[in-house]
Parts: sequence; C-alpha cells; structure tokens
Amino acid sequence: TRYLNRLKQDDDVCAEALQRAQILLFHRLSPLLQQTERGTFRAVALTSSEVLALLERLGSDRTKLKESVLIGCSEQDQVQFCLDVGKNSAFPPAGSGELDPVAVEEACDGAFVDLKKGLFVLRTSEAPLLAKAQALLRWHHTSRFCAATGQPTCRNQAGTQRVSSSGSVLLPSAQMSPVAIVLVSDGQRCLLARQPAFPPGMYSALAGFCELGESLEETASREVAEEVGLEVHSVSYSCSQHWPFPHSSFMLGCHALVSPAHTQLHVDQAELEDARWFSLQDVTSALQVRGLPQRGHAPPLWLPPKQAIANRLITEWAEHQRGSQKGG
Ligand SMILES: NC(=O)C1=CN([C@@H]2O[C@H](COP(=O)(O)OP(=O)(O)OC[C@H]3O[C@@H](n4cnc5c(N)ncnc54)[C@H](OP(=O)(O)O)[C@@H]3O)[C@@H](O)[C@H]2O)C=CC1
Ligand SMILES: [Mg+2]
Repeated sequence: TRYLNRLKQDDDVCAEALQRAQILLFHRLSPLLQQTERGTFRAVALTSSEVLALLERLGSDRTKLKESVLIGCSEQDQVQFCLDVGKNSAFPPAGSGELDPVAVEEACDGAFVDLKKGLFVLRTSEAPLLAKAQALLRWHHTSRFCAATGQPTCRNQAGTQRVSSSGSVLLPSAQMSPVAIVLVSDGQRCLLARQPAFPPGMYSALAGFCELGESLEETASREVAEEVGLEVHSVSYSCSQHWPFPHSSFMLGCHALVSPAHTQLHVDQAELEDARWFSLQDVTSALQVRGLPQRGHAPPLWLPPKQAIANRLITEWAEHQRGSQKGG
C-alpha cells in the first residue's frame, strides 16, 4: 500500500516501475481477454517490453506506453497498469493514435470484449481490477478539461489525478456516484426487476442514484416507491461495490422488507420493463446458471453475474430464507 502510494506521488519512481510492470490492454474501454482451457476468460497481461515491441510492430510511437494508468499490485507484488490502445483524446497531443484492434488481438491471441459481457465470463478475482481500470480510463477521457475554469488538464504519471494550468486538482473518486441497490422481500418472495437495456430474461435488484441530502435508507425507500410503488421498512445495509458503469457508481447494497399485505406492484414503465416477485425455488434454480445462456436456451430467470453486487444480495436472501425454513 505504501509503495503504491509512492508511485502515485512520485512521477519518476512511477515511470521506473512502469518498465517492470504488468500491463492490461484495452481498446476503447473494452479489455483484452483470452479464453482459458477451462472455458473461463482472463485478462491478457503483457510486460512493458512486450507492449513496446507491439507498439513498434504496429507502427505506433513507443511513448504511448507512458499513457498507461496505475491500477494496483498483484498478489505476486507485481505493479499493474492498464493502457487503452484505442483512439484516446485524453492524452493529447502526441501518442493518441489508435492501434488496429484486430492486429493486437491476433498478436496477443485474445479478443477485446465489452466489459458488461466480460463480467459474466471473467474469473471473479479479476473482475474488480478490470472494472477499476475501465473506470480510470473513462475518467481520463472525460476529464481533459477543468469544469470550473475550462482549462486543459494534465495527468500525473500514475494517472491518479489531473491538474489544470490554474492548479485545480481533479480526482477520479470525485466523479463517483453513490447508488442504493436494494433487495426487497415480503418475507416469502423477493422482488426483482428488469430494465429494457438488460439482456433478455435478466432480472436484478432495484437500484437508483442517491440524491443530494439523502441517506442510503432514504434513497432505497424513494427508489422502491418511485419504481414499483411500494413502501419499505427495515432497510439494512449489507455490502458495497465499485461498479464502473455508467461513470463509476459506488453501489451500497441493502435489504428491505415490505408488509405481506401490501405487495401489489405499480411498475414505473419509464424506468422498468417489468418487475415481479420470485420464490426461493425460482431464485435457487437461477443462481445455478453459470456464464452466458446459450442461444435458444434462455433460462426462465437469469441473474446478474457473481461479480455484481446484485448477485450477492440475492444469494444472501436465498441463504437467509433457507435458514428460516430450516429453523421452522
Ligand atoms: N452491480 C450491480 O449489481 C448493479 C448495478 N446497477 C447500476 O446501478 C446504477 C443505477 O441504477 P439505475 O436503476 O440505472 O438508476 P436510477 O433508477 O437512478 O435511474 C437512472 C436514471 O437516473 C439518472 N441519474 C441521476 N443521477 C445520475 C448519476 N449520478 N449518474 C447517472 N445517471 C443519473 C439518469 O438520467 P439520464 O439517463 O438522463 O442521465 C437515469 O435516467 C447503474 O449504473 C447500474 O448499472 C444496477 C443494478 C445492479
Ligand atoms: Mg433504477
């Protein structure tokens, strides 16, 4: 932790660490993944010499390597960076050329995959790192100018901040939006909903952005009231997660109850395509589905991947229900 902090503060030390680092490649925010023998996917990690060789081979400037952004440290104490080889106006004027994604895929024996799909097939241990990398790359792309002064901003070598010529410092976490995600139960069933943009058959817990001045409990209650017209009580915090979409959300997961006498749903069709109550049996079967459904074999209920906090809330609810059934 201390070493990573030093890399954030000292550009020279960071530039030196980059020479010995592992680099995860992205193309226009899609990570480069490789299929493993077990059928799962993992991120392709290159050494900086491999990246330099690739840049040379594909006719790009070697200085592009310096556009890499620090993301962390592996369990083997290897410093990790990410680099977007797509068109990237966050790092003008030089080095913003785009590498041919197909040529990179061929050279690295991988494929650039949309992260939302990738989360269904990635190893659980890698998903948070790729989510963080994507969020940081997106932040650089959208933070080229200072919102207060309109002046261009420059990054530090680690990519953990940008500074405008007037000295204003921009930090990635300042753009993170808190979101309440709430699994509602009536004691027997849980409430799941789908947005039109979800993959076919997928249902998730209700979620919504916190408004200024609200507590987590207030956001959770308001979102449930707005989206399905129910009044919740006993909102209890469970766990949190960074989620890279749409511009980095800080997901605050909670459970809540409604009275079994007041479970009639009035779905806000502007936000949701559908919302339904699901039994423990429905949820138990759905939790056993792994990966992406095969074409033509869509399960009746399909849940967000394990890497998503919604899956954890649903799993917790199912375990709690099984526990209460056993306990009589
Ligand atoms: N990890 C997980 O398990 C899950 C994560 N999520 C995530 O939770 C987030 C919120 O869920 P969602 O139901 O969409 O939220 P909401 O119910 O709040 O609805 C989204 C609407 O909120 C507006 N909005 C308000 N504040 C913001 C903000 N700070 N950033 C972006 N949009 C804002 C948007 O407006 P406009 O469109 O006009 O910009 C959009 O119309 C999403 O990012 C979603 O991906 C959701 C479910 C599961
Ligand atoms: Mg919502």
